[in-house]
Amino acid sequence: MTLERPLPLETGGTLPGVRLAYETWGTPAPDGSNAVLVLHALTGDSHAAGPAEPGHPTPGWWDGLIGPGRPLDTDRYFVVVPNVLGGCQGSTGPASLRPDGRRPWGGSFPYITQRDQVAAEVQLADALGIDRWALVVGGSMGGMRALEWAVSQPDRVAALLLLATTGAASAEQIAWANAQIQAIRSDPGFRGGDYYDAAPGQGPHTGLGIARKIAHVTYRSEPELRVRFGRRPQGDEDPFRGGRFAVESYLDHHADKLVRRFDANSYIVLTETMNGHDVGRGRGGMAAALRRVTARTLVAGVDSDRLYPLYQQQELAAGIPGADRLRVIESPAGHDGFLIEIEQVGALIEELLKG
Ligand SMILES: CC(=O)SCCNC(=O)CCNC(=O)[C@H](O)C(C)(C)COP(=O)(O)OP(=O)(O)OC[C@H]1O[C@@H](n2cnc3c(N)ncnc32)[C@H](O)[C@@H]1OP(=O)(O)O
Ligand SMILES: N[C@@H](CCO)C(=O)O
Repeated sequence: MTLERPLPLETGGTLPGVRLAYETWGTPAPDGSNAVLVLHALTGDSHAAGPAEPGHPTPGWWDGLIGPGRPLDTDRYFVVVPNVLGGCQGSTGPASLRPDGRRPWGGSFPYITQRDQVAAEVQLADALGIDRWALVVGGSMGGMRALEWAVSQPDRVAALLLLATTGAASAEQIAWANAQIQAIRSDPGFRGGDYYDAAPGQGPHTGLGIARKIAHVTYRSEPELRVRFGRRPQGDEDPFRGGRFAVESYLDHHADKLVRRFDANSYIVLTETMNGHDVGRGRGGMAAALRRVTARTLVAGVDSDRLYPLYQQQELAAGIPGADRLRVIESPAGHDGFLIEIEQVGALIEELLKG
């Protein structure tokens, strides 16, 4: 849908003609009381559930959680999943046309924040007639927006599930992001972000791929990589004669996959929104901001997450008045555990919705 009003941006100016792509499952109750908002992470999209289909070569990224009889039971709940503002899977982002309709924003897409993204989602909720979400849930970057929703719109969030996320990006998170952004910007194919008319294969694919590799290592754990790959060579390749270790081939694979489905400018824009995330900014600090939350809340982290360590979720659980004790998802998969440990995440959703 196209937002009715131009979107005022936190750093000034407005973004006109904002489109938000979204998918829904289930049926809204007449009073709108059964609506659940699911917010995706950095490279996710609105296709959270459903089988692989044309345009979506893989099943929804939380397919195990959303559907009839599943923790987000679509026989009971109306589940809404928007693609984030700044993204590249249907919502307005750098690949969208500028207001003059002649060329894409490219490198001149405005700097946006998590608060701008949530403000756009508020307009989407208004348009859908949803006054109050029964649950807002998100992991990682999605958790940042879920938290922003609960802080900026406390009356509109009945329950809140925050997974593997933080109240403010840490120095280390910004540092990893810096290397990723630089990898993209230094690719000669990036051309200041104005590469959409480049010949096939001439875009900033190498830079985006390197960014994904850096990120992917931080998304997983050292023990997992050790056990899965160790020092094994890839197939019959010989790392001492120009071949690869298996873990290198694994990273190549994840880089190739992302390059085929994601836009480098969006990667930068969204990474910068995460760097800018600080729920306490202009609100008297983190503790004061968290006290605004009135939702029944669960906060969970992944025990092997080296990117969003448990202390960050502990800070949220301790600071949000309606939060129960911190829950820990047990997984060797590191930060990606919130996408992979479906049974444990499902149990948290069921517990919160029962409450
Ligand atoms: C169109 C779309 O893809 S929509 C997807 C939307 N995006 C999202 O949801 C973002 C969030 N998702 C993700 O980041 C990832 O998909 C995750 C975290 C869920 C993946 O986690 P896992 O299931 O643990 O996958 P894992 O990291 O083990 O990687 C498996 C892949 O590595 C490949 N692989 C494993 N070992 C190797 C190796 N030595 N060399 C090359 N490839 C390898 C596997 O073949 C498999 O490939 P496939 O995904 O193409 O089938
Ligand atoms: N692997 C996930 C996690 C990011 O937090 C993604 O690509 O979106």
